[in-house]
Amino acid sequence: MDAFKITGGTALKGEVTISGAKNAALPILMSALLSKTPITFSNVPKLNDIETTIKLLSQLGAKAHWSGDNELVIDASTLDHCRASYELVKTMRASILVLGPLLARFGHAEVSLPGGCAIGARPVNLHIHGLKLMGADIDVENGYIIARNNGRLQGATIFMDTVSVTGTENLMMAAALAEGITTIENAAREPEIVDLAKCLNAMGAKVSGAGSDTLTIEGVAELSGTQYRVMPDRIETGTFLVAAAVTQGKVKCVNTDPKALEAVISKLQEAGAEITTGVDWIELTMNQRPKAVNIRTAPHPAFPTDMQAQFVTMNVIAEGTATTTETIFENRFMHVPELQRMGADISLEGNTAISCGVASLNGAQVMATDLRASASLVIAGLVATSETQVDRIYHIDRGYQNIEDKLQALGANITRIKAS
Ligand SMILES: CC(=O)N[C@H]1[C@@H](OP(=O)(O)OP(=O)(O)OC[C@H]2O[C@@H](n3ccc(=O)[nH]c3=O)[C@H](O)[C@@H]2O)O[C@H](CO)[C@@H](O)[C@@H]1O
Ligand SMILES: C=C(OP(=O)(O)O)C(=O)O
Repeated sequence: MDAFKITGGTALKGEVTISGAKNAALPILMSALLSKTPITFSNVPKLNDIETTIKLLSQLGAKAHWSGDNELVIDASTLDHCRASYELVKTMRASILVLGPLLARFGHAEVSLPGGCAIGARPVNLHIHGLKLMGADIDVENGYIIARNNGRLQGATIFMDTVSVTGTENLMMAAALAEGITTIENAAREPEIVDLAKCLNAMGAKVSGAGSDTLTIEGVAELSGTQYRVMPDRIETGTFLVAAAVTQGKVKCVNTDPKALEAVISKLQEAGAEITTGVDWIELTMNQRPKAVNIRTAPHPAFPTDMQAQFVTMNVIAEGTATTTETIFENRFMHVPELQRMGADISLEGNTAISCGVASLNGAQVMATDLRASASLVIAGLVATSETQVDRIYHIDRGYQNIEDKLQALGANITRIKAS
């Protein structure tokens, strides 16, 4: 397994181009299953999760090919399978996003249950509940969700007990081809939901209310090909901004969207960063040791759980004490023991991490356990006084395009050690 070697101590400086958003691209690429004609997607990030998505769509009979650097064409006219296998679903939970589109288009879908993952149990009961309200007959057999319906799904009023991002996305896609009107109450409001709604509408769907907690989807009989550009990755952006803040550097993120990062920008300002923004860029300058900031994760527009680990790293080297409370996932603090090994003064009490900032971290060999935990350890390595080795970086390759190249261009001393 590949690892990163990082020698800390350099302030990051320069400009970094942000890639398309993983968490927008995944549902958007799955939405191609709803169309009988090809769709061209641009600003698609080159990530392991995108390669897994391409394999999954191919397993279902669709054709996908890169037509440019970050441009992907998907033709689902040839779809002839409706089973998403355990082998693929276990490597990427977002594979569950084929359930709604397959059911809507074929009246039949078999999708492996994703099971738990490192950050929490992550059940999919809300996806299943919503589809049942739309008339689907759903059972779980031998680890697979087996879903069937006769004719078109029927529009329904669905109240989501918990705000779920991919749950909302699955139901939106199913409702796009259903008969009648579907209302999703307590829907997720993340920018990626808005991006999916825009893509579906470009294909001929009638989705309104995206960005609010009530979505209305008027089903249409058919969706067709279009061209769609995926939104910039707000979490990649936030990760580079924290890396710049922690190393007391000056970094401009371009091809991004400041409006999608309000909670993150506000916390960075509270930590002492100077931030300027334009329509599609954010520049951060940090001229002091960061001040510790209290964080509480919650669904958008509150502070995103996908930025929690990176902010924990900032807090452990910041001036002062802080609490970081995780309210979305029950096990998303696996970076904490690794940061302790680097000299962090941090403890856990239930779903809260309490940190007392230390002046510097020591380099160490640490293990990445999930995507954002990996990012937090890389950031810790950038500020540590000696060499850090981050093992198991396959997690980071799921969600960050060329992270070491982008960091090197900003002056970081980071190299990939290839597994022999
Ligand atoms: C591919 C993608 O977009 N992934 C993101 C998505 O994950 P994902 O969509 O899987 O996360 P959810 O929003 O569904 O999860 C939120 C909470 O709801 C719970 N839940 C969810 C569904 C369900 O049927 N039952 C249930 O109880 C989950 O266990 C969790 O505690 O949103 C998360 C929360 O912003 C982000 O961290 C992930 O990066
Ligand atoms: C948790 C994440 O992704 P996924 O839902 O794909 O596991 C993430 O992007 O931080």
